[in-house]
Amino acid sequence: MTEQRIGYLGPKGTFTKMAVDALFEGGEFIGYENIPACLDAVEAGEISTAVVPIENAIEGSVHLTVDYLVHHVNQSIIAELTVPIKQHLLVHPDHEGEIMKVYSHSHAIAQCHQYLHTKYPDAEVEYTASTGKAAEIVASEGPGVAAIANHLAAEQNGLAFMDTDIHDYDNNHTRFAVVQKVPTTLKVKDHPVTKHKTTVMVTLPKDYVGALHQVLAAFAWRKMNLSKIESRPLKTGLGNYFFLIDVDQPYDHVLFPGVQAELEALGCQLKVLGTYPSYQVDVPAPVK
Ligand SMILES: O=C(O)C(=O)C[C@]1(C(=O)O)C=C[C@@H](O)C=C1
Repeated sequence: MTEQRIGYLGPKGTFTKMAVDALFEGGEFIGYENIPACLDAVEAGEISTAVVPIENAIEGSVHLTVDYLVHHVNQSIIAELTVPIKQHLLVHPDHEGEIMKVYSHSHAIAQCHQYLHTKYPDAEVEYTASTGKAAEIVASEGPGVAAIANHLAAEQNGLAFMDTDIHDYDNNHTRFAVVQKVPTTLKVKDHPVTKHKTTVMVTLPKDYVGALHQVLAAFAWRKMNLSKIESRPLKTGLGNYFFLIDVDQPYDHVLFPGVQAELEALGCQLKVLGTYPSYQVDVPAPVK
């Protein structure tokens, strides 16, 4: 078998890379500068598989990932993994004095919003495409600026810890989606599967009173448990949405086609975005 080629939100030292290292058993790993570039690479066949963040426990969905999967590419979610997230404030080893600017990914900034507000109210905040990129910028800019990133980024960019565990809420986790265009077998480490899920996208007919209620009823009377429902704009005008629904069971050939037929009779559309195992993985602790 040829070596698996896996793309991820890079560059080095991102949380996504930590997730990749924790999940896969060997392979070639390629870091992309942003989420669209990573998913485009799968679409173009440069890589078989991509790993991208999809939801954080504090900040919610990563809209860029969700929207890109729905509007721009034709790929399926084939696995997900949840990893613990610990954010640290990293500086150049020569840093002393004030921090003028903090760089990080928008989700990481949001996870530390209260911390920044109380400890560094005057620091400018600049968003980067990933936390790993923020660490790289701090390493090249030198003293006076900081990055919010993980311990891997600190090690790999030679940065010092100004403060550790700065996320505002303890139970911080992010879910990462593993996606493919063409189904390819992957070699993953021996993690227990916590559950199987199926993600579907549902579009409602315009001005149909109680449509969402009927959609939910189609799952409910079949005793299909939903673990998430979220609406996102269809991007066709104000008031037009689609619903992303996570069902806590694998796709089957009785219940799901039944739901689909029932929803289509109402004028809704249902598309399966993936049926997949869900893993919960730990990442290595920082070297002190
Ligand atoms: O920037 C990174 O390190 C990422 O992997 C992205 C990302 C995200 O998009 O949520 C992943 C985990 C953390 O929640 C913060 C940032």
